[in-house]
Formats: sequence, structure tokens, C-alpha cells
Amino acid sequence: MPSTFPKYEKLGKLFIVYENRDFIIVLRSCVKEREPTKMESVANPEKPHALCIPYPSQGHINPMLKLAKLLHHNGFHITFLHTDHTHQCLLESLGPNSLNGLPSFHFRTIPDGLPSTSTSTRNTPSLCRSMSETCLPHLRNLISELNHSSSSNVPPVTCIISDGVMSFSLDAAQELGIPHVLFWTTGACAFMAYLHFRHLIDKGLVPFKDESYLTNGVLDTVIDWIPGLNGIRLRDIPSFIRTTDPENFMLNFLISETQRAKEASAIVLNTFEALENEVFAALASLPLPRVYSIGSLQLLLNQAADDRLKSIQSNLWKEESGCLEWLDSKEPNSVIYVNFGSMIVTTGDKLVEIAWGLANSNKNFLWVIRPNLVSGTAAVLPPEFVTTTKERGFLASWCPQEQVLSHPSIGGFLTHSGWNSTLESICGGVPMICWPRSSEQQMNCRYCCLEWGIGMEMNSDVKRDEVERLVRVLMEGKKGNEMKKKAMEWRKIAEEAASPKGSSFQNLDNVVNHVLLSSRN
Ligand SMILES: O=c1ccn([C@@H]2O[C@H](COP(=O)(O)OP(=O)(O)O[C@H]3O[C@H](CO)[C@@H](O)[C@H](O)[C@H]3O)[C@@H](O)[C@H]2O)c(=O)[nH]1
Repeated sequence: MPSTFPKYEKLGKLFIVYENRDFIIVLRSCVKEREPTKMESVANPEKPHALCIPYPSQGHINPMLKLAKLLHHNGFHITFLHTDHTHQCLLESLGPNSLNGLPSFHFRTIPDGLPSTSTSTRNTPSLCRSMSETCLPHLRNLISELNHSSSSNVPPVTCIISDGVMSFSLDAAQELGIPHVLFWTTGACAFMAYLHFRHLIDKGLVPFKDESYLTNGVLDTVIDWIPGLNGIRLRDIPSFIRTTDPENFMLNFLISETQRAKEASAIVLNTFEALENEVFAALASLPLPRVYSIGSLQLLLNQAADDRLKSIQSNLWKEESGCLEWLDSKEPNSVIYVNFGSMIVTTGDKLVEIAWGLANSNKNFLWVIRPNLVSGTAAVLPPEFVTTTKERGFLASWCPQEQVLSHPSIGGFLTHSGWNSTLESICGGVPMICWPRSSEQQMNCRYCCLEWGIGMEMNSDVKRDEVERLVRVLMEGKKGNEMKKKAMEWRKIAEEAASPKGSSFQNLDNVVNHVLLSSRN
């Protein structure tokens, strides 16, 4: 029976003291890890240290944070790098102490090179350009500061995991001779499409000759030569190709980022093999480092059960948790959840069509309207809509989405088909109405509707009658029932992939032991 517990400080009353698994659980619930002394930190310079660098937007930070938590759980010291701007936004939404981290999980920042503004969303091309041109020297300085262990009190950086579109960090890893893993935050199908942007140009399909390409049927051209992607059309390719300008920044940026993917030690994706089997088989035949499916990261993280990590969050907007109690009061599968992620903007007119579609469907709904969802103005809903639906509708500005999607009351999800939302819906066993807007959302939508049998696409030019019809089909029709069944089957397969014998669990183990720790074995 141990008499002291050198790694912990006492917070409350300690219970029975036996050195077995149960004891550890009891102990963790009543103590917190104390700050190591300088001597202790420096005395453990052998601990692996992962520097995690997400692209600074919600849909990229969330999965990177999950991966960082999993690595921490595997014994890594973590430095999680935000931009100054994101750091500030997070402090505003989560509170001034929210990024204090843990003794072995630190947050650090570098500038993104853009002038500071108060908005939480930055323009994507400006941000990508600015970061790729200005961040590397800041990153080098930070690493050299961290590696100066006598002043930093942390072990030297032993590996870098960066977002797929933050490839400038490859330079830093190469200079240090340490492993570098690229994390593309899309599904495998979209990643495969990005890898072929260059070929679309070579074949004369991109850039578009003129604006009429968007409406004259060219988008329906079938692309049958991208390996692993069956029957896709030009319209399913990520929307960055929809330009008439050969010098378009995003088009060229994404080509150079995918080109640099070849230099990584490995590539990881937040998806699971069974979901995108054919694409993974095709990826294996490309001249790329090994591509590992390690999703769902959330399902893997659920097994880590480390309470200390739960307090580390990444919401850029304040969550309204009241919606969970509201959901508790509703029947199983009776609520349609509506949320369009963190980036897309739409018009007030479209919002009004969605509002009346929801109202006319007569179903319960939970609708999250982000403060900057409508371009240039606050979202205004007709007062009659609010009064007509007040008994069965809940409006919020941000919510704990993963908890919402795993709530038994949720019967369907009207989504913009961002990859995280898609995967979270699959893991919750929730079928979708897909309203893709940009990026690779059209590809995700296609896979949901045609490959996985869990989605129906809604017209881009949304009208209330279609919203009403699709909500009814999803929530009460035979087709809706079939999709629900299919979604539950996918959920089970996702859970299997994340279980200890499953592909994602094993793949993460391989990434840790054979890639991130490779130079230390
Ligand atoms: O009220 C909300 C709304 C969203 N989320 C979370 O925010 C993330 C949103 O991510 P995603 O669904 O992927 O949408 P976007 O924020 O639009 O993500 C961008 O980044 C993704 C990952 O690369 C791409 O797939 C998308 O197309 C791109 O728009 C998810 O984890 C959600 O759980 C919340 O927690 N609460």
C-alpha cells in the first residue's frame, strides 16, 4: 500500500487505497495533477513531445484537439499551437482560464500574419496565403524556445502533427530530422479528389472557360479516372476548382499542399476504413506516405476516460447547453436537428425558406443559427414563425453538437455536410438531409446519399416546400426508416473500428509506435 502519491496533490478526502485499476479511478476523481517542479520536468527529458498545429478554424481545431488528447493519453507531452487570433476568440467564448492546459498539455500561439479583427471567422484565401507566407519563422522560434529545455521546462519536440494545409511546418520538422504527420481533416474521398486537382487542369477541365460552366451542364461531366471514386461528377469535386482564373490562389495553394503531402512521414484521416474501403485501397497505390484511417477520433477518445482532458475545449462560440434538457423532454427520434457548421454563410431569404419548411413539417426541431450565419446582417426570422413553432422548436446560437447527435430524441440532421458533422452524425446513427454549400461538402453529400444510404440532398436554391417534404420523408416515411436503419448499422461499424481490435484503434497505435516514436525505437 503506497503511503505517498508523488504525482498528485490532495484536493479532497481520499478513499480506499489499493494499487489496482479501481483505486486509480477513485484517486483521479478526487485529486488533480499538480504542476511538476522544474527539477522533475527537466529530469524527464525522454518523454515524447508532440507539437500539434491545426488550421485555425473550428472544423480543423476540433479533430486536432481530439488527436492531441489521444496522444497525451498515450504518454506524449503536448504543445497545441493556436494562432493569436484563435487564442483570443477561444478565451472570449470559453473564459479567461480555459487555455491554461495541464502540466503536460500546453497551449502556445503564433501570429497568423493578418491584422487583428474582432470577427471569429477569417477569410479562407487570405488566411491560407498569410500563414503559408509568414508562419514558418515564428514556428522555428517557438520550437527553439521549447527545445531550450533549461528555460522551457518541457522535453524537446520529438514530432510534429500539422493540418494538411499547414505544410510549411514540414520545413521545421525536416530541419530537426523529426517525424511529421499530416492530418487532412476531410474524408478519404475528398482527400483523393484534392490529390487530383493537378490532373483536372492537365485534362483541360479546370479552370472553367467562363461563368456559364456553373449552369450549362458541364458540372455534370462524369469523372471516371480518379481511382477509388466511382461515378463522381465535376460538381462533386471540392468547390475550389470552380474558377475561371488559372492564377486562383486556393486552386494553386491546394495543388501545392497536396504535392507536399508526399514529404510527410504519414498522413492521417478522421474516418474509418470500412466506410471508404475502395478509396483507401486506391490511396495505397499512389506515390504517398502511408495514409492511416484513425476515426472516429471521438469514439477512440471516449475510451480514454481521462477527466483532466475533458476541461480542455475548443468552441469558438459560447455553447447553449439548455438544448440538451429540452431534448430530454422530447420523444425518441422526434426532433430534426439543423446546423450548418462554423463557416458557411447564407442569405436571409434562404433562412426564411428553411424556417417555413420546418414550421410546415409540423415536426420538433432544434435549429442552431450561428451569429454570423447570414452574410452582412443579423439573422432575422419572421415573428409569426417564432410564435407558430414556440412549442416545438428550440433556437440556439451554438450547441454541444456531438452530444446533440447522440441524443435519443434526434431523428434526423439537416446539415451542410461538413466532414466533422457528417462523421458525428454517422457515429450518432442519425440520417441526414444534406445541403452542401462549398469546399468538399458536395463530395460528402454524394457519399452519404449514394454510397452509404444515409442521406437525401436538398436543392441549393432551397424552397420551403422541399424542406417540408424532405423533413417528412426523413422523419416519418419508409425511406426515412430505411435510412435510420442504415445509419444505425454504420454507427455499429464505426464503433467496431474504434474498439481495441478495430482498424482505427490499431492504426492509431501504429502511427504512435511506428511513425511518431520511430526515431526513438
Ligand atoms: O453548434 C455547433 C456547430 C458546430 N459544432 C462543431 O463544429 C464542427 C464543425 O465542423 P464541420 O461540420 O466539418 O463544418 P465546418 O465548420 O464548416 O468545417 C470546415 O472544415 C471541415 C473539415 O475540413 C470541412 O469538411 C468543411 O467542409 C469546412 O467547411 C463540428 O465538430 C461540430 O461538432 C459544434 O460543436 N456546435
